[in-house]
This record gives sequence, C-alpha cells and structure tokens, in this order.
Amino acid sequence: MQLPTMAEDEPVLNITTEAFSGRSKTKSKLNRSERMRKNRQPTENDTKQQRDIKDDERSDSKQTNKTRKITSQPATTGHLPSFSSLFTNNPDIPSVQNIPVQQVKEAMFSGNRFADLKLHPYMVSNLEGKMELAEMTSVQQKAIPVLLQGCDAMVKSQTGSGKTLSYAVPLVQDLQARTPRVCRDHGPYAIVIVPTRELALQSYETFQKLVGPFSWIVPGCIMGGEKRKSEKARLRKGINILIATPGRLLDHITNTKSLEMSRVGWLVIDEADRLLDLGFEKVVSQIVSVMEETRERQRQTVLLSATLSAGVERLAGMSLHDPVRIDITQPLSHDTGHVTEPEHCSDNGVNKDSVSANFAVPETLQHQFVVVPHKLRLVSLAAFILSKSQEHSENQKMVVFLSTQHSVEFHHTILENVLTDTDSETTPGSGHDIVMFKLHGDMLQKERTKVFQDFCVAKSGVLFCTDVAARGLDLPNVGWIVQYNTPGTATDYIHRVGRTARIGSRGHALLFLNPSEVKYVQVLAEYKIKLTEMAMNDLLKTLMLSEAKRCLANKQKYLRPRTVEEAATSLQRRFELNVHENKDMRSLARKAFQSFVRAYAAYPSHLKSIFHVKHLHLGHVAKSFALQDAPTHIGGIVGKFGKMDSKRGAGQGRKRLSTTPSGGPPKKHKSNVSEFASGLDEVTSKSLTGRRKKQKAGNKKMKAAAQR
Ligand SMILES: Nc1ncnc2c1ncn2[C@@H]1O[C@H](COP(=O)(O)OP(=O)(O)OP(=O)(O)O)[C@@H](O)[C@H]1O
Repeated sequence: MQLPTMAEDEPVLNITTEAFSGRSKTKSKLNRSERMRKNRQPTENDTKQQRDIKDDERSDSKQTNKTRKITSQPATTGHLPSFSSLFTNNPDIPSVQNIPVQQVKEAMFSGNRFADLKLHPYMVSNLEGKMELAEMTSVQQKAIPVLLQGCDAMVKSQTGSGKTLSYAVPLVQDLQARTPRVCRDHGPYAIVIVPTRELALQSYETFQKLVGPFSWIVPGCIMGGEKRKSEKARLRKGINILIATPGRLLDHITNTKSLEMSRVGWLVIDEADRLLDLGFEKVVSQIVSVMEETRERQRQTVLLSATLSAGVERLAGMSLHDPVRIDITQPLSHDTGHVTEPEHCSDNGVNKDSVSANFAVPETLQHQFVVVPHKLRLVSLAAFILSKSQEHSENQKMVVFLSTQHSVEFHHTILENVLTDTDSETTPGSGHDIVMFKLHGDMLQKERTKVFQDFCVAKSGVLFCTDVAARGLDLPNVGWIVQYNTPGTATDYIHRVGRTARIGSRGHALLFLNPSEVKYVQVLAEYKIKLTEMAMNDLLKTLMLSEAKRCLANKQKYLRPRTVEEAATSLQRRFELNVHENKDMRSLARKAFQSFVRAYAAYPSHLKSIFHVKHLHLGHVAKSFALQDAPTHIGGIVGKFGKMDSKRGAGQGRKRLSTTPSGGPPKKHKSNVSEFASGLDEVTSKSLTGRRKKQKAGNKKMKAAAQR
C-alpha cells in the first residue's frame, strides 16, 4: 500500500485561516465550563505567549476571508508557532502478506432449550419467558448439567457466549432447592469473584433477574470504590450470593465480623486467567485459604474465561477436585493434570504454550488492521470515528481502547472538543452529533458506574477506555472495537474485541498499527486470528466530506478541501490549536504522550522485537498527541492517570519501569493492582511506599531509553 506523500518542498496549503478565522470558531475547549472560562478577557495570569497568540489570531482573522494561500513555505500561522507537514518524512507502509488462518470455530447455540434440563419450572419460565432466552448456548448446554451434578469445572468458551448463565443457572437452581430453605441471615452460600467493578455490577444484575421467582435468595455486590460502611451494613443484613472484586472481598473477610463464610459452598472465579495471574493470585489465594479454614461442606469451584489455559487452576492454591474441562471446541473431559510450563517464547514473539490453547473468537466478528504512521494517527482515528458516526446501522456504538488513563482523558477531550457539535450555539452544524464517553480506573466510582450505565443504554456513541472495559462487559449494540494501542498479549486482544459480536451478532474490530509493528498481524495469525487490511487512505478520504460539511456550516464554502491531504491537515491544525491554546489541554497532551511512551516500553519481552521504544520517532508520536514538540521528560509521571489499567501496563510493564538501577529483579508496583485493587490498596499501601522510591530510579532509566 502506498502512503500518500508530498515532497518536503512541495507547496503546503495554508488553510489555517479557514479553520481558525474568528474567535467564535477558535475557542479551544476542555469542556463547556472551561469554554466559558476561556471567553473572559486575558488576565495577568495569561502567559505572554498566549497573549501573543491571541493578538496574532486577531490580526490573522482580518485577512481570513480574502484568500486561501498556497505557499511553498512551511505552513506558519498566526496561531501555531510552527506546523510540520503531516504527509512528509513518514515511514513507508510495508505490504502485509495475506496469512492463511484456520480460525477455531465454536457453535454459539446448542439447539436445546432450558426446559430440556432438570430445572425448577419457575426457573425455566423465568429464563424462557421473562428473559426471553429461547435456546441454550453451547456452553450453557455443556456446563449446566455438569455443575448441577456438583462437579468442579473449568469453562472455556468464546466471548459473548453466555458463560455467566452457565454458572448462574445451576447455582440458583442449587440454592432454591436447599432444605432447610436458604435464609438471608445465613450469609453467603456462593462467592463470585470478578476482576472489575463494572463486571461485578453486571453479574449482580444477572443474578437479580435469575432469583426473581425465588425471592428468599438474596444476591449482593461489594466492590472497591464503594463505601465500606454501607457494604458492612448490607453484609450484616445478609447476602446469599456475594459478587465481589477480590481486594474488597478480602478486606471484608478480614475486617467485617458479620461476614460468615462457613456456608460458602460455591466459589466462582469469572475471568479466572485474569484473576489468577500476577497481581491477583495472592489476594485470591488468601480468600481461598480463609474459605478452606472455615468451610463446613464440600466446596464446588468453577473457573471461567474465554482464554482459560491449562494449569491456571493450580494457581492460588485452588486445588479443584477432579475438575471437568468444558471447552466448546473439544469433547468434555476430566482434567488430565497437565500443568502448563512457564512461558516460553518463540523467535517471532509468539508464546507457543498459549497458542496450543486454541482460543476461539466469534465467527461473526471481522478483524481488520490499518497501518498508520504516527503523525497521521490522530486524524486517522478522527476520520474513522466520523465515518462510522455517519452510518446508520443497528450496532452504532464504538469502543476505543487506549493504553493509559491519561491517553483516554486526552483523546476523549480533544475529539469531543474538535469533532462534536458542542459549539452549535455559535456555529450550528459545524460539528458532529457524536456522544463521547470515557472509562478508566482513576475515575470516581460514581462516575464510572454512571458512564457504564449510560453507555449501555445509549443508542450511539464512542467509549474511550483502558483495559478496565476489556473483560466480561456486555455492552449492547457495539458494532466496532478500535484498538488504537495494540494490546500486550493475544488474550487481551481476544477479550477487547469480544465486546462486540456477542451472542451471534455481527461485529467489527480495527487494530491500529505503526509501520514498524505490522509483524503483529503474524503474531495474531499464530493465535488463529485472521485480520484483513483497511487502507489508511480510504479512511482519511472520509475527512473530505466532513471537512467540507464544516466549511459549509461556517459559510466558508470556498475553503473546502480539495485533497485528502488538505482535509487531514486542516483537521490536524485544529487539534494542534486546541492543545496549543489551552494550558490544561497542553498539560493533558504531554501527560498522555509521556504515559503512552512509558506504556510502549512496557510490552512483554516476547513482543519487544515488534514493540520497542527505540522504534518510536518521538517527534512523530508527539504529533499524534497534537503537540508540536515531544516533551523531553518521559518518566516523571506516576500520579493521577499515570496508571495503565492494563495487565501489560499494570503488570509486566510496571515491573520493567521499576527495574532497579543495578539491573536487579524488577519490583512490583502499586499499579499492579491499580484498577482491580478495589480495597486492597489500604491493605498493601505501606509496602508500596518503598516501591515508589525504587520506581523513581526506574523512571530515570526509562527517560534515557525513550530519548534514544
Ligand atoms: N441462551 C441465551 N440466549 C440468548 N442470549 C443469551 C443467552 N445466554 C446469555 N445470553 C446473553 O448473551 C450476552 C452475553 O452473555 P455473557 O456476558 O454471559 O457472555 P460471556 O461468555 O460471559 O462473555 P465474556 O467472555 O465476554 O465475559 C448477555 O447479554 C446475555 O444476556
């Protein structure tokens, strides 16, 4: 594929004035209130530079309506100190071979009904009537009978295949049949551990629906970020099915006397591979050992995930009893006792042990990738969002995964500022009617819950998020998953894309790759994931229309872009101005840039040949954050939003950043548990102080690496 290029000395269209001609159209925005604040007269706090920019802007606007200049000079403007061309000095886009891939297939539905199983008639009428589930999925058909027999089980099936009901139905069936009857002040009979708060809420809602006909069974949910005091009160009143995030559960087990664990007969670990990996294994193992000490009856344990690999049950002292392995791609089997060896990697960066696990992805999901040089990333993302927002399909929503919290904040803010119609009082129709959401681990719990619920019910919209939304979330009508930053592992890829194409519906996934990263397509092919290429040019073409629409709305028809380059350049200028004009935006862009580079340095070692910080051209990366220069200080942000929310960022990545100057073994960092800690923070906070000091030393090293 050929990148559209212009020679360095070719005329660069100076279209700055069309984009920023009047004050009403030049308002940089952080949000609406910020805009209002910015409308004030300059104060003594305004920097000289800002005043100069505004002065320049005013003088420039006088010329605006006269001509559109085409200049052979680098495009300088009254607004931006400089503007480097988007289309020069970019690396070539390599052509990617079509790799034949035999995808692992799983049938979604079983052809059987819930009525075919030995379930309470009210349970069946609830499932088939109220919940309108006519047919069992394959995993439900296989797992429910096994769990009704009281077996331990390890359940693996593709994302969006109904695993929640595959354990929830037999669990409720068991509890409703107990004699004497389950009573709320008996406390928990079942513990369900999930990695994130949103998933806890979602699973809780599923149980609420299921226990409808059995009102004496009380489900409840406890999770980090909520008030402990009110949770304690609820635990005292009694919860029979307790859904929890691990840190907060351990906190209550340790500190809440009324939490009686002796009756717990079910332990369900959803997203078990995530929960039992580094960072959570210790917490889960502490929970398991308390359950072992206090149990009065045989416990039934169920582990589930779309990417469950052999040996995971040996972690955290789980000691499952002759577990049945339920894998929809395989016949039912009892565990062979095979334990996966520690991770071994082949030369091309593929972990062969995991590859042998053969993870299925939904057949109705189409995977694509687009190769975009860094300078063009932001406009390409914007172009993609704009193009999809104009389509009127049923699955209108989009989820965009980013590597860090700062990056989520930045992209959400700048794209909302520049693309949407929030300016419509002054320039109606100049923006687009796109609702943007954000979700990451550093948001207040109240805000997180609201965003999650609002996005679930929204008809359309774009959710920018970290990997906090990658696992288990059932977000209705999501048509596109965009991975703007490549995930650290193929399992992360599978879970992220699994937020679409659920329960047999159609879905699409788009992965952004840098030209130096195209080998990642091969890595995914080894995991039986087939991606086809989307041409960057096709993507950018859509900007012609949106920019033209904008010019028309601004009564600047004569400034309509004539080429893709002009359209992209015009948009990039607006991004850069938005950042340049506003101190808060500048600061956010820098932090996002820095955290991106740090996250980039945190890819697991077996992917370093593809994703290495030394492959990054920091000046070009800066452009993708609408910055005119790369901030020099990379390693210095640890605080708010510095976390990555992801396994890569929070796990291996942090380890690397925390590497001691002596080159000794990497130390764990607080953000190992940043997102999912859910109350664990307090338990471990003391031990973290020392780690932070060590991390500072690691940051210095990082800075040096990033500047190479
Ligand atoms: N038998 C069924 N028929 C129709 N829809 C179903 C059925 N069972 C579950 N669903 C719906 O399918 C969706 C996905 O279910 P669920 O979230 O349990 O999937 P999952 O396999 O756990 O996905 P993930 O691996 O991403 O966590 C939910 O909206 C659920 O209500």
